[in-house]
Amino acid sequence: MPASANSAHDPGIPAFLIEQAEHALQQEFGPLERAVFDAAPDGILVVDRQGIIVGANPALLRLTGYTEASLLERPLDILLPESARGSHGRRLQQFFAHPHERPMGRIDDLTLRRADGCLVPVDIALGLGTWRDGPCVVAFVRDVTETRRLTERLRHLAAHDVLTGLANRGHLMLQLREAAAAAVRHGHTAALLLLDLDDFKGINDTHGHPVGDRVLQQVAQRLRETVRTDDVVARLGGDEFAVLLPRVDSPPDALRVADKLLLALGRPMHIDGLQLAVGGSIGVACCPQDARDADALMRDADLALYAAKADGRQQPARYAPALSHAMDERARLTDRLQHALRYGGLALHYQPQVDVRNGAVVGVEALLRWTDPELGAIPPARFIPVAEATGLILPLGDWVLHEACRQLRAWVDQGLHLRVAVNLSPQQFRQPGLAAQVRDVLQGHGVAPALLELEITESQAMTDPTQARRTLTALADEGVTIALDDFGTGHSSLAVLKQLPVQRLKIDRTFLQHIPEDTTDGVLVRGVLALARTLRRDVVAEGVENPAQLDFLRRCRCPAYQGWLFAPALPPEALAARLSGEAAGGAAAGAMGCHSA
Ligand SMILES: Nc1nc2c(ncn2[C@@H]2O[C@H](COP(=O)(O)O[C@H]3[C@@H](O)[C@H](n4cnc5c(=O)[nH]c(N)nc54)O[C@@H]3COP(=O)(O)O)[C@@H](O)[C@H]2O)c(=O)[nH]1
Repeated sequence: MPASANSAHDPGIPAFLIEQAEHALQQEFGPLERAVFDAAPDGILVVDRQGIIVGANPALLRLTGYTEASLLERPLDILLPESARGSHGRRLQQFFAHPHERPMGRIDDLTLRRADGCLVPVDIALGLGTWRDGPCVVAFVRDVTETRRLTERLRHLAAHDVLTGLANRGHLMLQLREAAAAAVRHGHTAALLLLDLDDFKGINDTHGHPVGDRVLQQVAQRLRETVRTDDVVARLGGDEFAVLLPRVDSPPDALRVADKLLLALGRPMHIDGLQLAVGGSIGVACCPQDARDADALMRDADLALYAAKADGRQQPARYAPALSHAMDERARLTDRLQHALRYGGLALHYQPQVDVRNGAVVGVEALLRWTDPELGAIPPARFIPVAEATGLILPLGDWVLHEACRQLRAWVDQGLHLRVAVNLSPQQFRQPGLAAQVRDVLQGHGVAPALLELEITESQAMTDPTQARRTLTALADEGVTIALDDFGTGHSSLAVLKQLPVQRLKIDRTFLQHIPEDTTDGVLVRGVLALARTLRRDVVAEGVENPAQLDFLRRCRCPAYQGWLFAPALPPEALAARLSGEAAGGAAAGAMGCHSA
């Protein structure tokens, strides 16, 4: 009998059995075979055609935890999980009916039951042998616990995002395909929700990537906690997440889930002593109502997400066919805008800012204009949001800064010393090293910093006041002035406002729109003016279109205004002509505030 020579004798085993085994061993094995059998790293198990164990090497005894004596002459069943016993008996009979060899790796879910009842994952190769003139099966048994663990780990890694532990894009797509097919087949609704964090880049830029990573982990946790266990939550990359609801009652239900997710996301996050407000936008597409397969659902949810972001009201948006046209437009504008940045088509126009008392031009606001050879003139309200969404706003903003400084220099050379205000987009404002960049551009064009004003919106300043204060202070240190645009729309905190190095508040044009009829707006404008006087800030009222509005501003002692009443944004030559005309007109047109050298 091929039993192990090294096994300790079990005191409970009758001596005659042990003697029998040792006798058989001497008969069957020469010394070389014995050494190989004992030293084999895999377990070796010999089973006769009745399913009785007739041999086991030391490696198998170690693997199973049995002693040799407690294993030999016992049915193979004791090494099998209970659920496998019946079928295994039949397989054994088939094996003996059609004996064959089987290498390792053919069956991947085999388990062995140890003496202590635990199941060990194993791989088994089969060979044929002869035992007492009959056939026997020789099983080579390998413990694959580590290999299986590693395989499982690799399988998990291939399907999940390392940072958040959520499903990854590949895994989501598999689930989405299944969910879409099931929804179409059974006539229920599946929904895909795509979520994008608002201004996550700002969090990374301001607080660093470790904080950004923690934000993503908390977002993942909140999403997971908000939906059911059957729903799939995935991170698609960066700050993009997806939630698949394989079964909802109707599309409005999917929108309700999206509302809940936005609510969960909106709760302040506390990370490393920081309190962060993290908002997001969600686009929703439903199967089969909006699309009938996974790829189309992805595309539609993405379009809806873009619409939600553009809307900016922290409300989920559902796909609608019209959004496809919007997407086409975005792609077209992006392409043409890149073309304009490379080959031309961009220009700055300048809208005068005027002293209310004497009509003198005290400065101008640079406003970007774009005329495309194929699309014609495109208003900023159409292309700036696209540039913001695609990141093109950074090269565009750079172009504007250079062009404004080039024009400033040209005017100075002509003896015209005009303050030029340039709009900074939120992404530009968050760029590290902005102050140094502005200094370089000013120096490059030989322009005095005092001639340049930078405008940021009130809400830009109030979103992250600490960062805003740091950046604005650095800019002010360079000698440029700062204006708060759209003032009155961004929920300013007085405490914050007091600390910002801002020279000018620009009253948003919506407050001027219904003046003088709307008394509430009138009160608000007076309020801003009183506040500005207290804080010693200058003011420009925007969007002045008629003499009644100007008259109101005069009565409120508003220092300056800007609007179509005086002039729209003009090309530089038209502005220069207008200014020299005004200067020549002298007292009738009001003294010019710009200084001619
Ligand atoms: N980041 C950058 N943003 C820019 C730049 N250039 C423009 N913009 C932003 O685009 C938005 C729309 O700009 P635009 O169409 O140029 O409109 C400006 C004025 O033309 C308009 N305006 C001026 N006077 C009146 C008026 O009497 N009535 C009225 N209804 N509109 C008027 O107001 C816009 C100026 O807005 P603001 O910047 O808030 O002062 C706009 O948000 C621009 O900021 C750029 O270079 N970079």
